[in-house]
Amino acid sequence: MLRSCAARLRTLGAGRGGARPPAGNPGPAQRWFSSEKLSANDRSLPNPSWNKDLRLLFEQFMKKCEDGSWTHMPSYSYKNTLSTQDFTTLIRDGKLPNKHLSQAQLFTRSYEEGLGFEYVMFYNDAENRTICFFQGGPYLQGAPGFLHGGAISTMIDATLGTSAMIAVGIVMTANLNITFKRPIPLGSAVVINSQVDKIEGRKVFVSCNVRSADEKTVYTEATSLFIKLEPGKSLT
Ligand SMILES: CCCCCCCC(=O)SCCNC(=O)CCNC(=O)[C@H](O)C(C)(C)COP(=O)(O)OP(=O)(O)OC[C@H]1O[C@@H](n2cnc3c(N)ncnc32)[C@H](O)[C@@H]1OP(=O)(O)O
Repeated sequence: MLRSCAARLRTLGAGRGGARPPAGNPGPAQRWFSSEKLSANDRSLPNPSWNKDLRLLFEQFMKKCEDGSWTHMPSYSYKNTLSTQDFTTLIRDGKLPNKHLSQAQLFTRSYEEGLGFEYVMFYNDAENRTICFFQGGPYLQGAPGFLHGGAISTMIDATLGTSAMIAVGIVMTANLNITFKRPIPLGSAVVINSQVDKIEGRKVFVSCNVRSADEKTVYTEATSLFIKLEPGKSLT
């Protein structure tokens, strides 16, 4: 039932123009929503490893999607989540400098179900906000019983990057500042609430906080700068 609901929401997302990218630039969000052939592999839908909090948050936000204020973002494990083709058009000689590309996977989707990053994102077009519900599995341990800081940073980067990409198109992280205030227990569901604060030319300033599912504990805070890639400019 949830799967069919997600499919319906994808259709709605495509119909209303998704994230409203700049004119003439279809933007990654629209491509995600129109990737019907990939939807059977959507990793952002509940699986047996999700705990009660993660399921509840997912269901709450799927309901919020019904009036169009929030949109569910599908997510896939393989390389084309951020279209390789789109990315190469932004690189001077049109070639990615990596012979391992055929084996590449999105880092956050490269673990088996329940062991690593379990998450789902939703975005709110009117408020320039992206929210991520995240449950870190046992392979993401840092201090015993708690999430590794690198794993937390990864999900923050992914959420902030998604916010920035929805706002302006393909970006890369230039700067990421993180304050770890409380450790996050392994296996608990947390809420990463991000927003675009300011856009200045190619610079997108975004920020977020990470809270417990009941919102009572603030675990982490972050600010970041993303740069919209300039076509034809070499990155290497
Ligand atoms: C959906 C999935 C989301 C996934 C999110 C994950 C994203 C990632 O992890 S990306 C990986 C980590 N990031 C990287 O590897 C990027 C490495 N850095 C780079 O390639 C380049 O520095 C890059 C692309 C960020 C910017 O390069 P370039 O396009 O040449 O920009 P450049 O002309 O130098 O700078 C543009 C503006 O930004 C400013 N700027 C650039 N970097 C910084 C910085 N670190 N701090 C402050 N300002 C900066 C410049 O000063 C300049 O400002 P102005 O226009 O006012 O003069």
